[in-house]
Amino acid sequence: MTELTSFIAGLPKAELHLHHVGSASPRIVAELAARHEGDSPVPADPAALADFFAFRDFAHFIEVYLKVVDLIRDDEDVRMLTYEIGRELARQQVRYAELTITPYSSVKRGIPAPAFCAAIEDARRGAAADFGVDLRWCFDIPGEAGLPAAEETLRIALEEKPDGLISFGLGGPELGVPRSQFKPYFDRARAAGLRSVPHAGETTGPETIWAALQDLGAERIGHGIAAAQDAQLMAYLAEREIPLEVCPTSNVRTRAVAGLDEHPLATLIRAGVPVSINSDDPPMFGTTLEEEYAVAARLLGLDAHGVAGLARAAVTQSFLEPAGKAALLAEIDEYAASNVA
Ligand SMILES: O=c1[nH]cnc2c1ncn2[C@@H]1O[C@H](CO)[C@@H](O)[C@H]1O
Repeated sequence: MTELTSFIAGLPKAELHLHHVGSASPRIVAELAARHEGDSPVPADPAALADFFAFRDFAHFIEVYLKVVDLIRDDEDVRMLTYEIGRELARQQVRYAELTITPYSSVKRGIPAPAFCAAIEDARRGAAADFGVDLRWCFDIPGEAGLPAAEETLRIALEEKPDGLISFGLGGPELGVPRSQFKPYFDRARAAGLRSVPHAGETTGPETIWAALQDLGAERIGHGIAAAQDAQLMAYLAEREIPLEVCPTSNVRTRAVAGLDEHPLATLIRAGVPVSINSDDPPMFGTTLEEEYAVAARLLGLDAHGVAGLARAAVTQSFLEPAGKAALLAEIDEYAASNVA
């Protein structure tokens, strides 16, 4: 392990773009597949999962993702998955994470919304007590399921209102799924005090990001890497300090970019766009948040101070309360002061 990777390993972090089902580790997926032996194409052998998590393109990634969603059959599966995500985050010194959860996909598969929300809240309390990880929820609309999914996601958000719920998002494919159709749902979610964090500019161009800003009141953008194609958009994001939740390896594994050396992260940083570094669906992309920090350090030529700056940026851009932000920023600074030669 190099000096920088060991510095990253111990660095207190925050993660802002992490998907619930996408974070199911090979062990958890194998355990869920074994629970539902025989009626799932998902391999119950963790070693076979690496091949299963190889994607021809983004559409194929979503297809595989939904096969793993099918493994989540009851509230006990939800509770176990969510609690284990807390364990994995603590292993990486993540103190605070905003987890993107898609209640529609599980409720549609027969898990009642109240039981779903009780399970994630049990896990949130357990992760805080057992692992010292503060989990919050973003409820997102699976875009491919369109307006019925938007309606149901908003209804669950407003009627169940789990304690950890802080934001409202939009995931899934962007191609053929215009952001503008979801404006009424984002208007109502924002009116109820939820923060707006839709995906945009992951697999389509800057126009999708403009739409997320203008139609959905986006306060942060999921991915948003297409902003690098539009200097005016980057200037707009920089001036208004609207952050992008960048997930470098995800973009390579879903074929959104050809390779890490073609990733626009450095262009975005040079233009002054606020950026956080995230892992998105780490087991599916064969990565971890620690690894994403190492990738960003390589792409941006960062030393330990620069890497500590990545952690500070994620905390600053988070929806954590001011006192929590101040405490976590102080912890990061203390760690950097004690561990940077
Ligand atoms: O990188 C991603 N981009 C867009 N959607 C994603 C990504 N990772 C996971 N999801 C999830 O895919 C589902 C589609 O129905 C949604 O639940 C979304 O949260």
